[in-house]
Amino acid sequence: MTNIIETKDLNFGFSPSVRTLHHLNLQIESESIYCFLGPNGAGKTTTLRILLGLLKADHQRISIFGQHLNSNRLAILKRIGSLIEQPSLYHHLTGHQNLELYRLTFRCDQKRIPEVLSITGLSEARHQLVKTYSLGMKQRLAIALALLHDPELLILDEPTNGLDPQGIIEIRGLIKQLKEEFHKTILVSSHLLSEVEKIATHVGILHKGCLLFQGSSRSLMEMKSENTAFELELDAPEKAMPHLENSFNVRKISETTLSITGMTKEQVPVLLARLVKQDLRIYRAAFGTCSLEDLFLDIIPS
Ligand SMILES: Nc1ncnc2c1ncn2[C@@H]1O[C@H](COP(=O)(O)OP(=O)(O)OP(=O)(O)O)[C@@H](O)[C@H]1O
Repeated sequence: MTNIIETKDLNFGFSPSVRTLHHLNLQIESESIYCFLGPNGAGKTTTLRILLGLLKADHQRISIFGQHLNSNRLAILKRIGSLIEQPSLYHHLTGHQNLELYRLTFRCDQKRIPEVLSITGLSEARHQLVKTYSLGMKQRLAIALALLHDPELLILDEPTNGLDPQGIIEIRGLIKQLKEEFHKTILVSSHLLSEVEKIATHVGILHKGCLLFQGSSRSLMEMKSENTAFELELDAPEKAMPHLENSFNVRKISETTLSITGMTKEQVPVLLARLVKQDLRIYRAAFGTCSLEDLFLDIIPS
């Protein structure tokens, strides 16, 4: 697979004394859904803005479609569709009229309007005023605008932010469809680890401007399962502790719940059998969730 985006040792600061991005080496493969993951303030939007030439940086260090961003900016940008922060929509116009305005500005083919309306599921609502659209519909319209010129690469900054669960599901479905059916490469930022499981083929984890992890989402998920705590709810945790502490890393997290880390699936029946033998009543036994913060604790060099 070829890389559509590559940055080599990219640094950036809004002021000379404060560096926001440190030695970024991004590698984003063609036809991947690359989830750029990080908490608020990590530097995701800053990176995306640099890739789109919206912030001045050392563009010599950035290649997109195999070309340096500094010398081929316009040619590169013509092949990218983007949605950064709030979409700029005309709320007093219909969805169709918004698309027509952009189409005229960017001189796209007329046939693209019904195509992008259909892709984004807005064909029926096309003559509705945008001010009557739900947040999810507005977001889909913004993606439709980004798709008008049929770009190969889409850069989306937190497109599910603020949406209700239904809206989130629709945007995720749309992103997957754009890759699978239309072979787009999609770089999408998020602060939710769950987004990776749901849509990403690849992941880059940014923390305080440093890329802590980059690879396939499968390799991240393997790492995540190793870091997921096993939770045990039982009548008397303090009675269970002596039977567990020698073999496992155990911590009491509530009156009735113990959290055990570093445990494999195969060890579950052994552990449960040991506790049942002690006449302990087990109400719940399951692997919990691993948050982005939990993963950071493991990835961040101490
Ligand atoms: N225009 C600016 N001038 C100065 N500092 C900025 C500017 N924009 C962002 N920053 C700072 O750069 C850092 C990275 O911000 P950025 O918006 O890229 O993070 P992010 O990962 O996208 O987080 P969020 O999800 O909150 O937008 C933050 O400390 C932020 O305060």
